[in-house]
Amino acid sequence: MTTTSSTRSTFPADGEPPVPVGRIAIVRDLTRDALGTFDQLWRDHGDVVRLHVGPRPLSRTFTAFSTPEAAATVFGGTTWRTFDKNDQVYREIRAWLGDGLLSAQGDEWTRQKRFVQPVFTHAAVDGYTDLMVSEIADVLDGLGGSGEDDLAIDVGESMMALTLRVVIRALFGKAGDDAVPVVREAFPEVAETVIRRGLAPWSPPTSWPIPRTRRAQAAQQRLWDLCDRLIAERRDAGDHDRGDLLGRLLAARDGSEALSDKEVRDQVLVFLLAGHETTSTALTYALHLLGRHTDIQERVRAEVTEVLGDRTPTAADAAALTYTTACLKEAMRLYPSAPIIGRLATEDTEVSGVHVPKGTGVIVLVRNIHRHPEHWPDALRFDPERFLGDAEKGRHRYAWMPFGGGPRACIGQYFSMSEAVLVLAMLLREWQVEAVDTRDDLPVRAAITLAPAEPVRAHLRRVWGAP
Ligand code: HEM
Repeated sequence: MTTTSSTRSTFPADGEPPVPVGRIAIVRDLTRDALGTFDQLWRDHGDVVRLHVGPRPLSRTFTAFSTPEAAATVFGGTTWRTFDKNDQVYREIRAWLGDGLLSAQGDEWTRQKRFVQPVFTHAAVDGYTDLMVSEIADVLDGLGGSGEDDLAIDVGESMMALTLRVVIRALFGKAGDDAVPVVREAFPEVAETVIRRGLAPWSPPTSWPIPRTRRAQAAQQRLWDLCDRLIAERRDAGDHDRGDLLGRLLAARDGSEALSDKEVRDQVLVFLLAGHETTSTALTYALHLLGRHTDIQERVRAEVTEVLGDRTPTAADAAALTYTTACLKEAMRLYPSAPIIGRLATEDTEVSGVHVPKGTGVIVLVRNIHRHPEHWPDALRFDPERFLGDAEKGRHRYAWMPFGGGPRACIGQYFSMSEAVLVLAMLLREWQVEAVDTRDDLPVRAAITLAPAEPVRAHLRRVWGAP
């Protein structure tokens, strides 16, 4: 696996992007290692490349861009509607997880957004902070529960378990406690199916009796049954609003209209999909990088001690932890949870002077943008100062875009940043993290989100609190 930081901004003068040969080899390369393949293509061809993927007549055409300027055209301004979410990955998300806010389009997206937006305002999210903090504290208590002062952990696994518990607690309150094992077991099966079918040049119809498809359908049914039961229980109890996300979704109104139970289920599934692996990835790499750079970790701990002392954190504390936040942002730059974002062009159009034909795919390579030498000097260095003081002045708006951009940017951005900053603060207050792997740049793979290609291991040594 390779990592580039020496590529220069290169766009073809004639507007015709380079097209690497090999329609079949590229299927194999993308399936095996999509990020490594795009990295190599960037190195070989520069900031734009056109791919014909798969044998004719099944072949699909994509144009992949690695610049913030291209991202601004695809996601922002007045042009974003030209690029819709009808690419194959989004079609599979729709088929397996329903048509919630993440995959909805056109007027249906506008309608859903009116219901969902109030659930994610800063004030609403601050209202879930107590739920988050009590769940984080429970998990941390569990870590040191056997009285040990020195632990060896798989950071990726620990963060995945923690963020799943936090999102389930924020979604369902205490009623979600028995949902954790169901989601933990069923969700990966569905998510893996979405990405496998989303990237394949051809997938068998889901009606065919293929064991893998049947297993994924059974997992999907378990997730639906779980959500339907929790929604019905809450409706029957009559007290919708218990301060969690589910209560707010059930109470949400657009004029006199409410979301149907199926629509609530679709949103809940999307929050589970979009809201746990992503935050887990951000935390995993933040902890690894802080475990490699102990001087920076000490600065975080000093800030946490000053802001929190030994108090239980509140929503206001998350906002006050500015150095901790800068470390998280820098980790998300190097390891963006959504490293590749796709769209489909709805008409013949142009991106950065390159012609994009109607009906072809557009790919924005967020990971390359985040490592682009024109925007990030010494791009591979972990340096939280990039997000402090005036350092961000003059930087392109889309040079850092882990949450996407424009009208379809992540609605859970404030939720996940608050959660992740609180996790870092609470964990580092108690534990010194030492990374086991001495490489700064760890091998990754692209599932629905970026994921470690190998376990990310660390030692935790207690620095505070009773064993
Ligand atoms: C570190 C954590 C997170 C990252 C990096 C992240 C990243 C993203 C990105 C890149 C998009 C845009 C996708 C596109 O343009 O195709 C997005 C959209 C979305 N995210 Fe997140 N996300 C995170 C956490 C969350 C959380 C916690 C939730 C909810 C609980 C959430 C819910 C959503 C939803 C509903 C959308 C669709 C918004 C729309 O289209 O209007 N995300 N996210």
